[in-house]
Amino acid sequence: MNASLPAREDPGSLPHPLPKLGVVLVAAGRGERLGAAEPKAFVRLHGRTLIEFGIGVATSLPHGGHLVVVVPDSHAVRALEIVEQVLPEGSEWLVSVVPGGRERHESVRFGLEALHDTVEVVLVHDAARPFATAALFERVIAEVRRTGDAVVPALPVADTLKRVDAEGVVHETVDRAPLVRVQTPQGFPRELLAAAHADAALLSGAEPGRSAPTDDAEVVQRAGGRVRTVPGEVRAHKLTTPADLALLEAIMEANVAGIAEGV
Ligand SMILES: Nc1ccn([C@@H]2O[C@H](COP(=O)(O)OP(=O)(O)OP(=O)(O)O)[C@@H](O)[C@H]2O)c(=O)n1
Ligand SMILES: C[C@](O)(CO)[C@H](O)COP(=O)(O)O
Repeated sequence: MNASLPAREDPGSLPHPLPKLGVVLVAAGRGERLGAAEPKAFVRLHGRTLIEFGIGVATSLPHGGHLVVVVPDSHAVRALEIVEQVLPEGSEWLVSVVPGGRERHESVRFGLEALHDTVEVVLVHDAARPFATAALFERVIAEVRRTGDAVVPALPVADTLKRVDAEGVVHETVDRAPLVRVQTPQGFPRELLAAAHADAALLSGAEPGRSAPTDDAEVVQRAGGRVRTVPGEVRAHKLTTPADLALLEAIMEANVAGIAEGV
């Protein structure tokens, strides 16, 4: 394990074989929509912080890899303590903690920059989705390796969709058949994602009618890359507002992965 800040390798502690899989766990958001006293990734569900769940699932993946946990500067020491607690003795995972940026895409870039040189496939995962399963991680990794494309977990849209104006007046019903809701972990060939994130123009919402990308798949798509989907999971729900807390606690209490897994 490497639990330094910023990530620095102690060659004596590098796992063997050297990591080919990288996971960037983005946990540096403030959680303004949740309105908690702590940054969102440090909020607890039944006594465990969100970040603990994310570190736990990533480092449960077989064959090891390099996990980079991106946190607010103010919580770096706390994050290192959590890594020490969660990582089993003898784990094949190299784990680093690095400080995040003001925007999500900046945090992702800092995480990518900290990845070990040998990483070939990278997953970017929101700490705010604590119950994504190892099976979902594996599904995404397998599809990236099979296709060489970017891969995102997706769920169908269950509700009727309407386009409304600023006053909330409905103008039309939108065909939902070609629409999906996407989640994390999102997977990429490392070079594809790193090159896209290095191009500042792709990250800007400055052009008229173009907002800043809200996920990494869109950054890659703007760079001309192909993005595929695999089935997502209902239980990989994101903690965004206080209402999501109740939903996630219910998922945790039910502990019925078989039922809660999506399509
Ligand atoms: N500057 C940021 C912003 C977001 N994130 C991470 O990106 C994930 C998804 O972001 P979101 O749910 O929007 O989190 P927040 O930015 O914390 O939420 P809010 O917009 O309500 O403040 C979260 O795990 C969050 O910690 C991050 O690492 N760095
Ligand atoms: C990355 C993401 O979780 C994929 O669904 C989502 O785009 C984050 O969006 P947010 O508006 O920053 O919460």
